[in-house]
Amino acid sequence: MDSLPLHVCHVHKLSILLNRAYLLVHSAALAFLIYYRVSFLFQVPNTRTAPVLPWLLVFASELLLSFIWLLGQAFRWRPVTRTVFPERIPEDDKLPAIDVFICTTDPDKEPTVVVMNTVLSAMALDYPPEKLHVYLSDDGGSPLTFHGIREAWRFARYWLPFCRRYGIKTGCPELYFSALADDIGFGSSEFMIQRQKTKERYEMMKDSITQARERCGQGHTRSNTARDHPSVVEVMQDESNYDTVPVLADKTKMPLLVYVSREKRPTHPHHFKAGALNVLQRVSSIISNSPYILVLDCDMYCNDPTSARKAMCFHLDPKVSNSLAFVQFPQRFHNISKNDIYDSQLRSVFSVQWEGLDGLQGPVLSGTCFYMKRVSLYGSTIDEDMDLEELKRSFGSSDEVIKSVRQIYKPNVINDQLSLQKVTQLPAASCSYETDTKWGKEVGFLYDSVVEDYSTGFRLHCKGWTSVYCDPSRPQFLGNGTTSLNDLLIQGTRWSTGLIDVCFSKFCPLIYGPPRNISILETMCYGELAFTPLYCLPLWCFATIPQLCLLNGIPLYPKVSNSFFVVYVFVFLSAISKHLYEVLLTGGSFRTMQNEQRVWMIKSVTCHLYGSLDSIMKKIGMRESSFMPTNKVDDDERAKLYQVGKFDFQTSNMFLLPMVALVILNTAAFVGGLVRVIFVGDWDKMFVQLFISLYVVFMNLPIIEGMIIRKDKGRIQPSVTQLSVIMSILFLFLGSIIISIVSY
Ligand SMILES: O=c1ccn([C@@H]2O[C@H](COP(=O)(O)OP(=O)(O)O[C@H]3O[C@H](CO)[C@@H](O)[C@H](O)[C@H]3O)[C@@H](O)[C@H]2O)c(=O)[nH]1
Ligand SMILES: [Mn+2]
Repeated sequence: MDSLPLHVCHVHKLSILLNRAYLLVHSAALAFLIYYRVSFLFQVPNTRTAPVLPWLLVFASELLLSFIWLLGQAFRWRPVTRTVFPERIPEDDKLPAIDVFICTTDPDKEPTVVVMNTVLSAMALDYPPEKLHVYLSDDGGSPLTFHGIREAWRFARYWLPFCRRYGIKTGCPELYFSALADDIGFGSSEFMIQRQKTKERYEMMKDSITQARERCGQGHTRSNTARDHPSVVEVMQDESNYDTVPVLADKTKMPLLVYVSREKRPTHPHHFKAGALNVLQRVSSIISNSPYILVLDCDMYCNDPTSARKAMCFHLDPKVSNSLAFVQFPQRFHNISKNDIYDSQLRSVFSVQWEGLDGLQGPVLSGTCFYMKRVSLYGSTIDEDMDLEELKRSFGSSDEVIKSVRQIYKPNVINDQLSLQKVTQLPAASCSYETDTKWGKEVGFLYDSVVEDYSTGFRLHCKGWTSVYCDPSRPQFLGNGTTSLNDLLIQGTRWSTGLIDVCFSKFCPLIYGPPRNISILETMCYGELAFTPLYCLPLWCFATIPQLCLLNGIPLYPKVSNSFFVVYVFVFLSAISKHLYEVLLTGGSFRTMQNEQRVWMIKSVTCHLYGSLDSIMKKIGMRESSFMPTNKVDDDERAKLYQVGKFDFQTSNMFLLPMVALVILNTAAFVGGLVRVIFVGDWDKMFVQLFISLYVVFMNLPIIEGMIIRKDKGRIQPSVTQLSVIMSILFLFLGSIIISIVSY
């Protein structure tokens, strides 16, 4: 048994071969394309067919696109997948302890019932209960969440024995009791009775949470205390007058459950989720100090109780564990429709890119669903005889924290009343604890960006740590995907801001990475992700400049009869077919590809642009950083639109105007251009530009439908269309004047 491996890695030889062949051929085509553009600049000025300015803009865009494309090829260099054998890990008494961190912040956007389901599912993990400690961080400091966790604790007394006894896989009660669960269980009458009783208990818990919410009144739950409240740390315990005997009279131990609400004051920056995670790290180091940490977003429940054992297949394998910082599972979502018009499942990230990274130095830290080695967050190696003052400069003044770091502190769970009281007044959860320490700079989760996961993972990889991607066929975790355009774009804007924050800082992957312990290919992948928001530049350019020139009769691309025309056709077809190939290989369809391209276009002209602007404004001090949590409340009407594959255009004008205006502009360019070409007869010169306009329109037909055909609530309001028409006319008018000035 000992000699059997805990996991095996499958290298995808065929994909590697195809990917590298594609890389070679496509690069050659791009080289021809660049040659064509450059040689234009060396032509004698008065023999040129077009003015230099638009030509340069298009060329610069092509260069940027090619550059990002090239970086992205690193994801395709060596894709691998892994199989794990959790049944081969050591006996329970030899397993290391795990602390689970769950973060929530806003009970209005993150319904308490959802959060408690995540808590319960984590408690139901198939792991020795005395080695499992669940911490819930409540950044809102909300009495509702506090009430909720008490109710969850009470219900767990019934839920956990039920799950254990009947081997229930779906640890999330809401899903289990809904018709959707795939492990309803066997049908013995005893089981059915227990199931019914547990279900009633669950309904009681839900009712109690709903009632508490009603008492608070909608919308007042987050009150002003969200930004201003003292710290509360409470370890859940049985009430002495425990009402009834648990249904199953099961005396098995329960995992520890701790509520943590760190102190927040308007005078102190709290650094959002990264700040919350760092407080959890300190608090848990005093209470349980487990060597491994599972981080979960509040809506990301455990969908398979064995994920911890699967992660241990890597963490306990002496061949990989030394340098292994974390085991990342994909984020999967339970509310994805078959059509998935918003690409909410992030297919490319979790099915292509992370597998590619796994064959290099390991996937990017993805915010949630990962098992992390606690010491990897210490920033440097700590040895027992390190100077106390030096440790305090890094980790702050708490003796308990220092002890835990030195691992002198026994990872012994505190369970007597007196010590618990002491724990509730932890300085480690105060808002001023981190002042003049290295928390957030070198220790813990990093504060330099709102994509704390990306930047923390990057710095770990730079130090030579590795990570592993584990993607079993049954999703181990399931969360709430963004299923409305508004949520998608708000989230996308935050991610873009965060990535540009990193991109234009001293930690820019392409500059910071190479001299350190990170491989070149891994650096390229980080670079590709950081540069993603820059897609806004080429996409804005391709959606306006060729169109403007088309209407003014200026050709920017080779004639159909020119041999370089073939190069353009090739680049286009090669890119599309590679994309289609990847989509089909990962279970998608032709429609998936269309959806992804559309979302890419929409995101590029909206959130990538706004995110970049936001980041720049923060740099020059015009804005403060912010973290708008993603909405996790199910809105039936919106969900229905998504389910039937119809866009929900109920979002701010800031997002709508660019999309709509660009589609109108392209329609106008195509129609106007066609009329012009028919009269002038130079279609071979204008063919590519006509095609681009048509392609943009074709890819964005749902927007046209939203403007003209649809009459429901989710359509594009006529006022938005009118404003967009005015903007397009204005652009064409001013653009044409500028073109005529620069032309001659
Ligand atoms: O001040 C804050 C803000 C957020 N959160 C929590 O952070 C988590 C992630 O927030 P969410 O609104 O769900 O953001 P998403 O965009 O859906 O999250 C993705 O992107 C984030 C980075 O922007 C990562 O942290 C997440 O893990 C990743 O799932 C949630 O549990 C929040 O409760 C806090 O605890 N404190
Ligand atoms: Mn989320």
